Amino acid sequence: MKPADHPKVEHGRTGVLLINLGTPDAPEAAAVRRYLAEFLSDPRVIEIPRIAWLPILHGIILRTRPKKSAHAYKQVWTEEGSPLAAITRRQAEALQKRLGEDVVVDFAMRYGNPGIGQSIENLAELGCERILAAPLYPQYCAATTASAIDAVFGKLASMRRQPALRTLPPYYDDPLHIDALKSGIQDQLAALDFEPQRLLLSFHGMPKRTLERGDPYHCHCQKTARLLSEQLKIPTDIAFQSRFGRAKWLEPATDKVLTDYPKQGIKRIAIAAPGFSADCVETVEELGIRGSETFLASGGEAFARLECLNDSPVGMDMLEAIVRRELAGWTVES
Ligand SMILES: C=CC1=C(C)c2cc3[nH]c(cc4nc(cc5[nH]c(cc1n2)c(C)c5CCC(=O)O)C(CCC(=O)O)=C4C)c(C)c3C=C
Ligand SMILES: [Fe+2]
Ligand SMILES: [Fe+2]
Repeated sequence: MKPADHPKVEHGRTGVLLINLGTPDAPEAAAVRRYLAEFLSDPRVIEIPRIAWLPILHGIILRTRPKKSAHAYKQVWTEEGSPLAAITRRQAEALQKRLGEDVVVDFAMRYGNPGIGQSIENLAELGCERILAAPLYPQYCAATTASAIDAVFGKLASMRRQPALRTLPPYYDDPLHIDALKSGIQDQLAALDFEPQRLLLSFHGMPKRTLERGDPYHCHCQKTARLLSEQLKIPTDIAFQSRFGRAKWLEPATDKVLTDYPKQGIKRIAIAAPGFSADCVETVEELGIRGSETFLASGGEAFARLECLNDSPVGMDMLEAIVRRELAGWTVES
C-alpha cells in the first residue's frame, strides 16, 4: 500500500508487515531469472562460498532454470498474479479489516516486489513509529525467517529515524496454529467427502547439512507434524519436497514417498503442506499437478491436495490472534 492510498497519516501509529518469500513479477523466463538471481544470491539460502557458487549460479542455473520454472509458474498463474503474491495481499487486507484503523497492515516479499525496504519506508511515512515484522513461516529456518529479518534490520540500519521493532516468533507448535491446520484439513476432507488411507504432510526441504549445523527447521517441521497428527484421526507421514542442487536434502523426499505408497497398498491419499502459510508454485504445481501425476502413474487411485490456510476464516482467526499477542502493550488490545 502506498502512503497516498491510506486514509489517515498520523504519528505514533503501529504497523504490521506480513512477509513472505517472494515470487516473479510474471510467469516469463526473464522475470523468473531476475527473481531467482536475487533469491539464489542470498548467502542465507545458498551457504556455499561465493567464489565457488556465483560461477555455478550465473554460468549454469540462471541459464537453464528460468525457462523450466516459468513453465511451472504459467500453470498456476491467476488473474491476480502469482498465487503467493495474491494470497499474501488478501491476508494483509483481511488482517487490516480485523485490526482496525489504529494499525496499518502491509505486506512485503523478501525477493522481488513489493520489497521489504520500500514497505518499511511506506509504513514510516504513514507515521508508524512501531512495526511488527511478521515473517509468515510457521517453522523457523535461517534461509527464510532469518533472511527476512536480516532484510528488515538492514533497512533500519539505513534510517535516521528508526521505528521500534518487534518480530513475530515462529509459531510451528502454537496450539492456535495446530488447531487451525486441523480444522482446515478436516473441513476440506469433509467438503470433498474423502477418506484418505494416509495423509502426507509435505514440508519444503533444506540441505541436510543445515540440520547438522544447528538449524531448528527440521525439528520444527517434525513437531508441527507430530502435534497435528495427534489431533487428527488419520494416519500421517512426513516428507520434504522441492529438492534443489546436488547436496543431500532432508528425507524422505515427497516424490519418493508418492512413488512408494501404491507398492505398500496405499492408494487413496491426501496431501497437505503445513510449512506454507500461502499456496504457491511449490504447493499448487509441485504437489497438486506433478505430485498427483507421480502418485497416479505409480498405481495410486485417488489423490487430494489440500489447500494451505491462506486467507480462510480459520487461517485469519489464527493470524489475527498471534499478531494481536505480539502487539500487546502497543496500540491494540490483545
Ligand atoms: C517454506 C519454507 C521454505 C524453505 C525452508 C525454503 C528453502 C529453500 N528454497 C530453495 C529454492 C527454491 N525455492 C523456491 C520457491 C519457494 N520456496 C518457498 C519456501 C521455502 N523455501 C516458497 C514459498 C516458494 C514459492 C515461491 C513462489 O513464487 O510461489 C524456488 C523457485 C521455484 C523454482 O524454481 O522451483 C527455488 C529455486 C532453496 C535452495 C532452499 C534452501 C536452502
Ligand atoms: Fe524454496
Ligand atoms: Fe519446486
